[in-house]
Amino acid sequence: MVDLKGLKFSKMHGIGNDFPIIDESSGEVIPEADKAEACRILCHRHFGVGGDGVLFVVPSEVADIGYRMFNPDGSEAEMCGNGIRCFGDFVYRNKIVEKETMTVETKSGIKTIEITLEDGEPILFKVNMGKSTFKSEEIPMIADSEEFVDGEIEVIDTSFKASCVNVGNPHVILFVDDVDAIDIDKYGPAIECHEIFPEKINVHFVEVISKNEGKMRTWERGAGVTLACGTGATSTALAGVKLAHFDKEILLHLPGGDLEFEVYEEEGKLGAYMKGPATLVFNAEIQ
Ligand SMILES: N[C@@H](CCC[C@H](N)C(=O)O)C(=O)O
Repeated sequence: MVDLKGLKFSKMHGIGNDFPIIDESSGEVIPEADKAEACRILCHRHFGVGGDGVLFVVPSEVADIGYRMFNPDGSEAEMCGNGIRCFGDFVYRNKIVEKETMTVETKSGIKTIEITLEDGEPILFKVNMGKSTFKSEEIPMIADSEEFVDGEIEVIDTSFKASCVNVGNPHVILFVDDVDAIDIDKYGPAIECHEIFPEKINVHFVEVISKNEGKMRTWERGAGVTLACGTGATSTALAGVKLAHFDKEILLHLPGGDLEFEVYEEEGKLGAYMKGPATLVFNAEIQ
């Protein structure tokens, strides 16, 4: 078993999506070969710290700072939306990046975080989540249409209307009439591991409240049910605009809190700004 004795980290959450965060900006703290196992141990809710993933601050040659994210099953994700706000708070407060607007290198390209301060304290984080793709081969998924938007997915004993979008990581959005009535433990894992998704997928059930408001619940790839998913909420905003369910300014209610979105179009592709908070829970050192 990996020895984590002496490991310093902070525990943070972004509207209930929670993460230990580890500073590797001035050198590796957990050897690469041990990272997956360390993340499984740290994220365990009974035998570890508990978390929906682990965030790492790493150096970057092309941006102010670099960002990595691992799921509780040890797999590395390309991007994490709630995590990047926590990351922004962590690097600003710890003076790793002393800028209110910073660029961050992720596995899905460079993102920009703008921090709003109140009395010198970071209170709100606006992230340009970048451009998305709806192309089936870029989700990736097995489909005979170029895009899978408002298509039909058959799972267990039912079929759902589904739209797939990649915002750096893959998401399927299922618009339903009553989001609270969905048995997420039954359908979430079955859709996550559906044979049409070779790299698995993050699953979101969404109810449209109005042109500017929606409510969603999530089953995350590599994590299961979470209280919020920032890239999933971004994908929901984008799929909702594409299907004309939403206008371009949207408030989404997630089990752990709310996120705001502004959708834009650039070079024929939809992108979005996400706005929300980040919270430090505690700083710790493993004894
Ligand atoms: N919680 C996240 C997404 C984390 C990664 C995801 N489980 C994946 O495997 O793609 C968020 O807030 O975006």
